[in-house]
Amino acid sequence: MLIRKLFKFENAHIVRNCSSERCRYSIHGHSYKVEVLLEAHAFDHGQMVYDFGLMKGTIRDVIDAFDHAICFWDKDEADYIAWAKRYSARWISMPVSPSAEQFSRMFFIIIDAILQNTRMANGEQDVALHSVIAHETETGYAQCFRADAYNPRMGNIALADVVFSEQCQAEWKDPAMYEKLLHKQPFINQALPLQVPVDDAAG
Ligand SMILES: Nc1nc2c(c(=O)[nH]1)N=C([C@H](O)[C@H](O)COP(=O)(O)OP(=O)(O)OP(=O)(O)O)CN2
Repeated sequence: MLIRKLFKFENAHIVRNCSSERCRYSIHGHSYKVEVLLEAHAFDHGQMVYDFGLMKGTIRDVIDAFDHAICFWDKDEADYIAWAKRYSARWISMPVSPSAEQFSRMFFIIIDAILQNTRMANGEQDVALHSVIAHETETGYAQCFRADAYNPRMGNIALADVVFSEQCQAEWKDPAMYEKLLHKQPFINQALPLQVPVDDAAG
C-alpha cells in the first residue's frame, strides 16, 4: 500500500543548459509541490503505513528549508553563487542542477536517509520510501523512484554535498538536524503506550 503526503514551498533558481530560454538565462521562481510516497506491506499499531503526523517532523523541516530560498548548482559561475549568497540569507547549494528532475532525486535521497536513520516506535514494519514527485508548475512534474535516485548516469548526490545556509539551518526545530543525519545520529520517534492490545494481523 502507498500513502502520500504533500508539502509546498516557494523557491528561486536558474537551470543552466536547458532548452527553455526563460529558464536558462533568468532567475525565476516556482511554487513547488512535493509529494512524498511511502510504501509498506503491513501496518503499524495504529493500522497505518506511517502516521502522517510523523512526516511533519524532520521530513517536513528539510523540505521547508527550501521555502523562500534560492537554489544553485555548485558548478555554476562563482560570481553568481557569491551574489546569491550575498543577497539571500536562505540559500541551498546543490551538487546537481535545480531542475524538477534533480529536485525529486535530491529529496528522495535525503528523505530515504531520514527514514533509515529513524528509530520507529509504533510497530512500523517495512515502511520505505516509494517515490518523490516534485511539481515545478501546475502542469509539469518529475517523479523519482529508487532506481533513479541512485543512478550515477543522472549524477551523484551525496548528502554532504547538499549545503544549507546558516539561516536555513537556524530555522529548523533542531538546527543540528542535518549534521546529525550526516553523522547517522538516529532520530527517535516518540513511543506511546498501546490503548488496545494488538494482534499480528493488524499491527
Ligand atoms: N523536464 C523539465 N523541463 C523543464 C524544467 C524542468 O525542471 N524539467 N524546468 C523549466 C523551467 O523551470 C520552467 O519555468 C518551467 O517550464 P514550463 O513548464 O514550460 O513553464 P510554464 O510556466 O510555461 O508552464 P505552463 O503551465 O505550460 O504555462 C523548463 N522545462
